[in-house]
Amino acid sequence: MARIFQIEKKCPQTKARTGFLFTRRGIIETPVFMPVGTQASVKSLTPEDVSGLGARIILANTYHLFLRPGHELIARLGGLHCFMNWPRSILTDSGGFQVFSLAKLCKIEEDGARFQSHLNGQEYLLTPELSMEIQAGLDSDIRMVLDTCIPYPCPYEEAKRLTELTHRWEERSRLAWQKNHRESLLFGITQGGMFEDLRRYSAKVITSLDFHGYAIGGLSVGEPHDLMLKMLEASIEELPEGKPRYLMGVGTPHDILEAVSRGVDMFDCVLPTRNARRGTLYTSFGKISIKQARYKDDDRPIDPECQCYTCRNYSRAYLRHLFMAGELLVYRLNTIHNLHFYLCFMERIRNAIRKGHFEEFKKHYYERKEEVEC
Ligand SMILES: CNc1nc2cc3c(=O)[nH]c(N)nc3c(CCc3ccccc3)c2[nH]1
Ligand SMILES: [Zn+2]
Repeated sequence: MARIFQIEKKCPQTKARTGFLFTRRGIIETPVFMPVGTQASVKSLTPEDVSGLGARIILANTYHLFLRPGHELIARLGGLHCFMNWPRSILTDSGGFQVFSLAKLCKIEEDGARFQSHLNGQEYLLTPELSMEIQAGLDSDIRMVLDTCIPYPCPYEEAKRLTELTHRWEERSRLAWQKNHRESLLFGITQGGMFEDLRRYSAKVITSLDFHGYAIGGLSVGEPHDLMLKMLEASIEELPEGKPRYLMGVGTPHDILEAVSRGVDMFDCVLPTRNARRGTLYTSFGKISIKQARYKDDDRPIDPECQCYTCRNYSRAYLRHLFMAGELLVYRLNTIHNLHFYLCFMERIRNAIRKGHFEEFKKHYYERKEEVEC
């Protein structure tokens, strides 16, 4: 498939690299963090907020939008970009993971994933062909093949069976995409559970199917941090160097740093937005929980080093008041801050790679007191 990724600079000591990803709707600098907009909205933010924070690509969910309001309705209204007024890039997941983690009575069959909607119990069969049809209706710029997400833990034989089923689904996804979705990009997803040999095998098979980019799936599913990194390394070794790698569902700033140094280019995680709504805020010296009594009369911003709209205009005391009073404004103010933190963090990573001092940047990050309450 056509080259849609350009590496600008590689780090001499690690596998970190910075570059550009080209989609139909714009250029994306990598390594990139992609805010999650599951139901066609990055919760509590307008598209102007999201774009103003520097995001150039967001994620949406095939599973959720298929069930509500339906991909045909969105297609009739001009596709997801028009529907949600977001003119930049959108990546849609195929629904495999959400069916597995959200739906009731999910049954994995040869033809697809049979499940009952978590909304009204109605039964559906999500096949590779249907997943690609939904993503076409949404008109997303980067589409994911339908895969099975292997649970953790999972016995070797079952992991092998699900990995091979995933390979068959990905081949069918690619064929369906070839029929009428050529204006978008298609990413494959490697599986293999927590077994190094299956990880290498899956990465080799998915590479041979030839995609625009490759996601490493089946991680960030509750496994220990070092196991995630070991499976990541085994997968990446078998993936083509010149194509983008997307580590699905990762992660904390720490995880992102470790994954970037192993050659990952794309990340998604609900942490910054979900933690914002829970009052957990990221700062340059660790996380703080704004609902704690110690912030009751604290007139400092969340993070004195932060230049975001929230830190320039509001105190911790005010944000704590809003949170305790259940005022909805705190969702937007906290989310602006946390997304700004993540997107700035990625910009600092890209700059450090460009300037050739990514290793020092990583060391400095760990030396700084982590998780201190301030
Ligand atoms: C939190 N951890 C996490 N691990 C994942 C593994 C997989 C995986 O093996 N296969 C697929 N298809 N998706 C995964 C996802 C969902 C990522 C996502 C969410 C929202 C929108 C778009 C994309 C994962 N998320
Ligand atoms: Zn801030």
